[in-house]
This record gives sequence, C-alpha cells and structure tokens, in this order.
Amino acid sequence: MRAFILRARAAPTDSQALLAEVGGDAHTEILAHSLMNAIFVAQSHRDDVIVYLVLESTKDYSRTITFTSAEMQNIGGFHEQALLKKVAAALDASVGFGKEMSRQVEPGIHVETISFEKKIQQLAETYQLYMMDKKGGSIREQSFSGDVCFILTDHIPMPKKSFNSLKRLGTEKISLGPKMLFASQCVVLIHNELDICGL
Ligand SMILES: C[S@@+](CC[C@H](N)C(=O)[O-])C[C@H]1O[C@@H](n2cnc3c(N)ncnc32)[C@H](O)[C@@H]1O
Repeated sequence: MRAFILRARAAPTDSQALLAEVGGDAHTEILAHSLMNAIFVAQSHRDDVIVYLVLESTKDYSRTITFTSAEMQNIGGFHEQALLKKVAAALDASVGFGKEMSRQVEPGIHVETISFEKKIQQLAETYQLYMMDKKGGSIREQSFSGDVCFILTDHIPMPKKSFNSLKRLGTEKISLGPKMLFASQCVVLIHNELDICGL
C-alpha cells in the first residue's frame, strides 16, 4: 500500500472557510491538487493508495480525513471543486465532534478528530515512514518494500518538535531533487519512482 499524509497547517476545519480559502493565504487548493495526483491517473484511478489530509487551523480539534482509493465511489470528477466538496462534506460530518471521534462519511472517506502526531504514531505501526525533505537522501538511492507512507506539509514547515518525534518512529528523510516543489508535485514524482521500481 502507498500512503500519503499531508499536514495542512493552514487549512481551516470549517468547511465554508476551507472553500473560501481557495487561492487565499491558506492555499486550500493544495488539498485538491494532492488528492488528484495521489488517486487519479489518465482515464482511471490507482487502487492501492490511501491519502490522509490533516487540517490544523481549528477552534477545537484537527481533522484527519482519510481517502481510501479502492473503496471510493461516486467521486464526481477529479477537478478541484469536486475534490474540495468531498473535503468540505467530511468537515461538515464532524461538526461538534469531541477529541478522537470518527465517522465514515461515505464509502472510502472517513473523518476523525485526531492530531497529526497521534495519526503518525498509528501509521508507524504498519508503514515505513518517509519525510519528504529537499535535504534528505535521494529517492533514487532508496529501496522500497512493503507498505510505505510519505509525509508532506503545506507551505508552513513542519515544527522542529515534530521532526524529533518522527525520528523516534524511524522516519527517513528523502529528497526528490534540488527544487522546492509543491506537495502535489512531490506526489506525482513519488508515484513515478514507485511505479518504475515495481512496488
Ligand atoms: C511547498 S513544500 C513546503 C515548503 C515549506 N515552506 C518548507 O520550507 O518546507 C511542500 C512539501 O513538499 C516537500 N518538498 C518540496 N520539494 C521537495 C523536494 N525537492 N524533495 C522532497 N520534498 C520536497 C516539502 O518538504 C513539503 O513537505
């Protein structure tokens, strides 16, 4: 299984604010672009992908929205508006949630009030974690096997404290090259590397 977790520190957990921030300072379009590149290929979709979007600009709890490609139905298209509508619906389904509550929104889409740190701890039990970092070791020198999970952020960098806990969980830092890319561009390149190495 290939998993991607996008820590979107600027993304609002209020659905209307999320939609209003497309092209705004929070750059919520990043969520749609990353989902699109993680799940879809021309005329089809990948069925071995899980995407975790962690939205952290909140008055109560972070929301982690999980998209399991093999289970998704009625996606309604791969354009920004369709994908953000799914994210907004998941946020609406979690209004009033207490800490660490969860709900299935529709087949393949799940929302929970869980922090990035807690979700990563869970993922570390089954996945080898990779932090995407321009200064890490080259992805081309990495050999991948089993279940792999790639960690990305929005335009707000990961806090230092998180790097230390990721290190304790055996996370490796890997680079896609010298240019600073969008998270959604990283997703395409990661898929391509895994496709070529046959994982
Ligand atoms: C727009 S970048 C984040 C920029 C952020 N201001 C920073 O300094 O980390 C979005 C995500 O893509 C990752 N990324 C961007 N370029 C990369 C590269 N060349 N190799 C590996 N990861 C990269 C970043 O680490 C980050 O998780």
